Amino acid sequence: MSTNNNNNNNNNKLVYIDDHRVRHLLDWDKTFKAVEKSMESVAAGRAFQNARAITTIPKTHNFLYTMPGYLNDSKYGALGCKLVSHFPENPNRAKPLPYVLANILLLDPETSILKAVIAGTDITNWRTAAASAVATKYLHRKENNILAIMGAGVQGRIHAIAFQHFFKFKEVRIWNRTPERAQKLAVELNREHNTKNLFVAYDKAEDCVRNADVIVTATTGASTLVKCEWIKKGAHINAVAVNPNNRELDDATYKASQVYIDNWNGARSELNGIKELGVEFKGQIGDLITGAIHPPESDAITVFQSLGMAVEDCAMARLIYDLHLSSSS
Ligand SMILES: NC(=O)C1=CN([C@@H]2O[C@H](COP(=O)(O)OP(=O)(O)OC[C@H]3O[C@@H](n4cnc5c(N)ncnc54)[C@H](OP(=O)(O)O)[C@@H]3O)[C@@H](O)[C@H]2O)C=CC1
Ligand SMILES: O=C(O)C1=NCCCC1
Repeated sequence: MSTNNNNNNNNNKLVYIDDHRVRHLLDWDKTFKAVEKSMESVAAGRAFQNARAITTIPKTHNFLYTMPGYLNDSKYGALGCKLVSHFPENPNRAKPLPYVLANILLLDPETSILKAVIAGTDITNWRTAAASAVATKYLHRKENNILAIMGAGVQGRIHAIAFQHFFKFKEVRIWNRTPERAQKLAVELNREHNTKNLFVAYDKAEDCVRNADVIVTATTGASTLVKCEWIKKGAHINAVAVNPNNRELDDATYKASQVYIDNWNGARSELNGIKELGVEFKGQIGDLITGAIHPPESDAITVFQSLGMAVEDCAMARLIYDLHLSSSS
């Protein structure tokens, strides 16, 4: 890239960075910083993205999201576009594929020359969990004893890993519609973390949510998962699912909570259902980072309604591109 890049790749060679390489380069602390900077940049007027285009594929439940963005920053600055799909039948194929698959095009911001095509599926997963972690950092400045994760799919798993990395909860509860998958995930995560009962599968959604300090909802379903009366005072919820036909939290939860978003353009385009409940969004997570708005009272229930931002993917693409070049030259 032409901005502040200390590598030797001054030619215009197009680079392809595949899934395997991306996985090798991903790092939680670097991902957190890239996402935090992109959220801050949105609020500070240094990052630009319109609402994403959503292409529906007729006679299926499939979507393709087109997510272009530009971020002006010496370290994470990038011009890029993510193509990310939502293919509900993918996990049920004979050879299962992820529900969400992504690729990112990274362009030179000064010339618009295509610099890299980067496998974007793991980037999407990591940056989504990191966005929830950033929101939790700014909205939940209190004890982190119990984390409740609703959904044991890709997002449920990556949130459990990321949140343990950043916050070190005493108990991480996992609920899933199919209980065996929650049990399997808890066993795997305890093995990977060398723990016995840190990750615990819960059969009932209510038992999982009650008394949790932080809740993550990450399913693809068309049913409400969390009821307001189960939620502890002062708890923080990261509502991760993006599903036009479903909200994972009941209406009472939205009405009783202070609801934050990642970006106004996306919210205006995709979150009208929540607005129709009479809920006013308090602001963007980036507004909390810049100090443009104040953090909520400590006993408020807070919700981060995550949509995912193109500029997070731009910052991540730049990070991975720079790491790739600096470790392969
Ligand atoms: N905000 C953001 O930036 C992003 C959001 N997402 C969103 O995250 C969500 C999860 O994606 P991902 O983890 O990749 O998907 P997966 O297919 O890996 O997991 C899906 C999960 O949803 C559960 N589920 C499906 N149907 C229902 C139902 N009717 N009731 C309850 N649970 C159900 C599945 O349970 P079971 O095991 O029983 O089938 C499984 O736990 C999606 O909504 C996606 O849009 C994804 C990327 C970025
Ligand atoms: O990458 C994102 O942002 C996504 N948001 C909605 C669902 C698919 C991925």
